[in-house]
Amino acid sequence: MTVQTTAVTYQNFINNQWVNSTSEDLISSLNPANRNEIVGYIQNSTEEDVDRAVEAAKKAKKGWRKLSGAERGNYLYKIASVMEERHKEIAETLTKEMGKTLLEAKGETSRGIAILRYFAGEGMRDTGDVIPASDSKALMYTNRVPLGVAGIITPWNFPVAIPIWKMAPALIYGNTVVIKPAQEAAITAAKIIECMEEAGVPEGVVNLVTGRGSIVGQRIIEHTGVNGLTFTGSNKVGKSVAEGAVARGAKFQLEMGGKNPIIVADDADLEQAVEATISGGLRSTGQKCTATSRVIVQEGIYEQFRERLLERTREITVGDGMKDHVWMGPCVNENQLNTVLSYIETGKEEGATLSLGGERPRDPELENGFYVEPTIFEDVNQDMTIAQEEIFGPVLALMKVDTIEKALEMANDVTFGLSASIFTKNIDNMFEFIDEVEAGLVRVNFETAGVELQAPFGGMKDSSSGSREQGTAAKEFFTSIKTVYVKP
Ligand SMILES: NC(=O)C1=CN([C@@H]2O[C@H](COP(=O)(O)OP(=O)(O)OC[C@H]3O[C@@H](n4cnc5c(N)ncnc54)[C@H](OP(=O)(O)O)[C@@H]3O)[C@@H](O)[C@H]2O)C=CC1
Ligand SMILES: O=C(O)CCC(=O)C(=O)O
Repeated sequence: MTVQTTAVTYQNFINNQWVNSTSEDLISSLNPANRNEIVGYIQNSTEEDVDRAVEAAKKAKKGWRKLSGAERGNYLYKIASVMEERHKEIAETLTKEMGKTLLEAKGETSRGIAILRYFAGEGMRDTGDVIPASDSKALMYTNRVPLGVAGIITPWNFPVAIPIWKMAPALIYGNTVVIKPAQEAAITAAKIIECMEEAGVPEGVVNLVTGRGSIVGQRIIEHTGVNGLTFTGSNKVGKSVAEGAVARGAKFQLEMGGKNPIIVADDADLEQAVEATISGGLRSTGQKCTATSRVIVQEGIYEQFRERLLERTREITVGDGMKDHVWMGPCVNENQLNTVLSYIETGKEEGATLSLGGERPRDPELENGFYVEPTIFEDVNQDMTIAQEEIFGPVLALMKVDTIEKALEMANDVTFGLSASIFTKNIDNMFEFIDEVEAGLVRVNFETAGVELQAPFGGMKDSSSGSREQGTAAKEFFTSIKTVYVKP
């Protein structure tokens, strides 16, 4: 039976109007903790809706760009304040829509607010340099100018943080925005946009179009009115964003998958390494691009580490993220659950030893949710699929090694290069790891997951397009440099 108690319909936001899609068709957003509960309805938008949003963003470009950085910053400060007032509602929506626990959702909402405030401050910082000209009477300087309209395509795993870490820098550097959030996170995105409306952001500066990636996302990629494309999600879609952008000469930025290793050296602090593995690998049900998925353990500590990891993982409570005692929520949707279960089957078929989990929980209370048990494989080797492909679920692959050199070699032997971590007290190991590991985010005695909003974030190899987001790096993508030469 389907429960439709308080399901609200969310519209697109175009030119500061909440409007239906021209399709007059809706998509229902289900609670992954209970597939019978509809969280709300979103618009199943068309190419025409995207065209209208881009037109609005184009019209708003000049007025927004002409404001001072401080004035744009004031809007971001106001959005942050409105979000703070609606913190509880936004966090609860996030949990109901994509399943992460309320504790994590609250943390992410606070992080969104902090990102807004960080970029608000950017409005008062320098936008260029003065460079000595060869002519002593001339003034030569650089100035950063906005790209124009930023097309933003976001995933469901960080429904608040990722849209904000793309929209906030886009806006502060003077761009206008058309955003297409993932269907599973579109209601949370609509609530963020409501905060922007309440903060008085001018007409056309931010536009939201919800619906299917293959229609709405694809139109954003192809639209010649969109000057820059920023994307986070799968490698498959990322590749089509890149191809579409190159085909029409638009600037683009991609953040994609990871297969992040944690190396546990013989001299590691055992408790810290176990806790970091659990938190980095299983929080958010393993649905982070920075999640730990390969645990490479030196043989001297392997048995102790394995035992403690199994013991602590058995204590994890799986269930509806809205409940206080629950540590791990469901997978985001049925597709994702099936993907995770099929990787678990492949792991078994290819000869890895399933040491924990691997099934859907038997608790009848959980039968309508997309749950899977936290899962640990041992005897995993480099050639196995579960050691190479991104699973995006609560699955850890334990690999035993004799030396740190071998551990490093294994850590680098994947196509991804997003995040990597080592637990050791040996300073030589630390620096060797920092120097040699192929990853954009390198952690020593920290978990692989979690990024700081004031620091550049991005990956190497197939994990990104080489660009970086957040912190001061965001400026590189959302602006172009004008070199100005003035002679009296
Ligand atoms: N790096 C990361 O942070 C993330 C990685 N992933 C990886 O991707 C896998 C699949 O997840 P999934 O949600 O399907 O990721 P996708 O890459 O499909 O989705 C990311 C965003 O792209 C949109 N999109 C989908 N197809 C197109 C298209 N043809 N053109 C333009 N935009 C499009 C999606 O829309 P919509 O879904 O609404 O149709 C969503 O907004 C996961 O298992 C995981 O491995 C997933 C999410 C985040
Ligand atoms: O680890 C984080 O906090 C962010 C990770 C991320 O960007 C992602 O999973 O898409």
